[in-house]
Amino acid sequence: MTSKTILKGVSGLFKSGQLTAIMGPSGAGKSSLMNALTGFSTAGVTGTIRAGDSVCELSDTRNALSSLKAYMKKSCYILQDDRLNPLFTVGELMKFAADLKLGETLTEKYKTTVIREVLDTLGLGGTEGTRCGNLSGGQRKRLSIAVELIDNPPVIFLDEPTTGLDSLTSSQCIDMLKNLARNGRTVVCTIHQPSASIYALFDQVYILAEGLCIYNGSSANTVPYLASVGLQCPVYHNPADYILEVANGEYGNFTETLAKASASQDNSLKTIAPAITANNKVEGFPCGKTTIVISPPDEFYKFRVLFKRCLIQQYRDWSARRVRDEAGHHTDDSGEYKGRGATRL
Ligand SMILES: Nc1ncnc2c1ncn2[C@@H]1O[C@H](COP(=O)(O)OP(=O)(O)OP(=O)(O)O)[C@@H](O)[C@H]1O
Repeated sequence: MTSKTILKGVSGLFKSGQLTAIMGPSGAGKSSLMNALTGFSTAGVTGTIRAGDSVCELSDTRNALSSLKAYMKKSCYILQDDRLNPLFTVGELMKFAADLKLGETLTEKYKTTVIREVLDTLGLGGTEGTRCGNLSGGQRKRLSIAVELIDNPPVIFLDEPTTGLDSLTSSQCIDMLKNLARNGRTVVCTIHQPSASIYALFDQVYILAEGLCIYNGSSANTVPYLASVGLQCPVYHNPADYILEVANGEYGNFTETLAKASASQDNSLKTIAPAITANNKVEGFPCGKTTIVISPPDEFYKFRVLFKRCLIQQYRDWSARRVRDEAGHHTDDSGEYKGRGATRL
C-alpha cells in the first residue's frame, strides 16, 4: 500500500481573542488540518497541539489518547451539516445540550439563564418555541453554534460556517464569530472564497496549498506580503480571490517560494498551537462574572437524557406520519389536497 503525505510539516499559532480563517484551493489539506486540530481524525498524524497549559501529543500511544481527550474537552468542532432534529424546538435542543454538557452540577434555574444568554448572544432570543425545521438557514447555523457554546469552550473550530448562506447572512455569521472571539475565545474556521468584505473581518488567515502553509498573517497584510515576493494583486481585485488564484498556480508555481517566505516570517512557531493566553480569559455565560466548576454528568444521567430525547423523537415522528397519512385521505389521484380549507392558488 502506498502512503501519501497530505500535510507537510505545517505549524502555526491561533491566538485567543482572534478569528482565524483556514483557506486554500480544493485538495490543499484544509479538512485534513481541521480534523487533526480537532482530534476528529488523527490516524497517521504526528505533532503537538498546545492549548493554554495543556499539551496534546498526536500519536497512537495510550498517553497521547488521554491527552487528546483532555484537549478535546477544551474545544468544540461545528461541522458544516448540522444535526439538528427538525421536530424539536430551539428551547428543547438547548435544554438537552445543557443537560448533557452541564449535568446536575447546575440548578435548572441556572441552566435556563445560561440557555437564554447563549441564545441572546447569538441573536436567537425569542425563538425558544420555534421548531428547528422552521428556522432559516442562518438561524440553524447559529443554533448549531449555540448548542456547542453551552459549556463555554475556549477553542471553537467550524467547518465552512457560511456555506449555504447569502452574502448578508454570511457576513452577519462571521461578525458573530468575531464577537465570540473578542470575548477571549480562539475561533478558527475554514472558508471557501470569501468576499473582500468578509475576508477583511478575519484577524488572521492561514492559507494552505499542496499541504504547505503559504501565508499565515493578518488579512490586511495579504497584498503587501504577496508583493514582497513579486506578486502584485491588481487594484480592485479581492485579495482573497487573488491569493487563492496564486495557491491554484494560476500565476506560476509559487508554492515553495511562499511557503519559505511564510516560514521565515515567524520561525519561533514550530507547532500548530491553539493558544489561550492566561491574561485573556474566556468570558463565560452568564456574563462571565462567576467561575463555576462544571463536572461532566455520569453515564447513567446521560443515558436518561438521551432516552427521554429518543422517546419524544419517536412520538413526534409517529404523530407527524399520522397527520401526513390522514391528509393523504383527502387527496385525489394526482396527489392534490382536496380536504377542508384546500384553496387552489
Ligand atoms: N483518507 C485519505 N486517503 C487518501 N487521500 C486522502 C485522504 N484524506 C484526504 N486525502 C487527500 O488529501 C488531499 C487533501 O484533502 P482535504 O480533504 O484535506 O482537502 P481540502 O482542502 O479540505 O479540499 P476541499 O476544499 O475540496 O474539501 C486530497 O488530495 C485528498 O484526496
